Amino acid sequence: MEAKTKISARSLNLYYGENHALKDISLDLYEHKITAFIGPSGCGKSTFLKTLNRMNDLVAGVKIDGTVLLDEEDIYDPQVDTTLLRKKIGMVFQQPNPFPMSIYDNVAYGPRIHGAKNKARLDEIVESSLRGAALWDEVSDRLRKPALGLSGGQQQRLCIARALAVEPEVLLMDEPTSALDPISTLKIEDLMDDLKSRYTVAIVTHNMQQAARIADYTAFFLVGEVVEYAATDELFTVPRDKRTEDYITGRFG
Ligand SMILES: Nc1ncnc2c1ncn2[C@@H]1O[C@H](COP(=O)(O)OP(=O)(O)OP(=O)(O)O)[C@@H](O)[C@H]1O
Repeated sequence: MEAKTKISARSLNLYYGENHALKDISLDLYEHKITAFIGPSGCGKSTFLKTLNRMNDLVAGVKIDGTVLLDEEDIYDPQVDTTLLRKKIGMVFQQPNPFPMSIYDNVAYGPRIHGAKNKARLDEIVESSLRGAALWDEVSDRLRKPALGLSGGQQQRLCIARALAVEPEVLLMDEPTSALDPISTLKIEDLMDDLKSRYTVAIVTHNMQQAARIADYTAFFLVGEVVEYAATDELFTVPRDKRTEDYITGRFG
């Protein structure tokens, strides 16, 4: 059965001043699937990821045209509340960035901003989010300790828990393991496989093996364009475009 489209970008162009960083991108993300964006440095992967929850709105001098639909609603409609949009479409960054507060308060932060006050309810959200991020067993006895005392890999899973706590529908991950050691990386890759049963996931990665291991679909970006977008197996075994083939066989980038 064809997977359901969750996010649909259509003829998306983005300019940083004179720099035409995304060129006419049309690409769908499917519900409960992991989609990876690969390509050489500077080709627009992160920029594209950030257009999906309007993080680029925060950059001065950006111009965007085209559409991005979330469940068929245009996220660039001026009526859209970007705080609510980013609650639905959460993001995890390259460097783990826990807030300088306790583990508990990191996870409770988003729900509190969105109005959750009840202690028992917050306890529940914190536990289920930490479980969802495969971190609960490691931190359940030290929830009141500073988050910055955790290892890098634990901090990144905490950031995932923090993103899950506001009950998103989509998770955007910008090179979430590039600052981590191989064991922490594997833990996050295993975790992503669990996450996709509940969320739609998009991940930017420099690491082609990682894309091949975890992603259902992969898009290959080159200087602001999507050269090829296909099921991951297909893209890595029978690339249709010579440029994709050159990239995945290590001939450039
Ligand atoms: N905030 C910004 N202001 C101006 N130009 C930017 C900004 N962010 C990115 N760019 C430019 O947009 C282009 C795409 O950058 P982007 O970071 O999206 O690429 P990338 O594929 O994610 O690269 P990397 O793999 O190195 O992170 C580059 O030319 C970059 O210099």
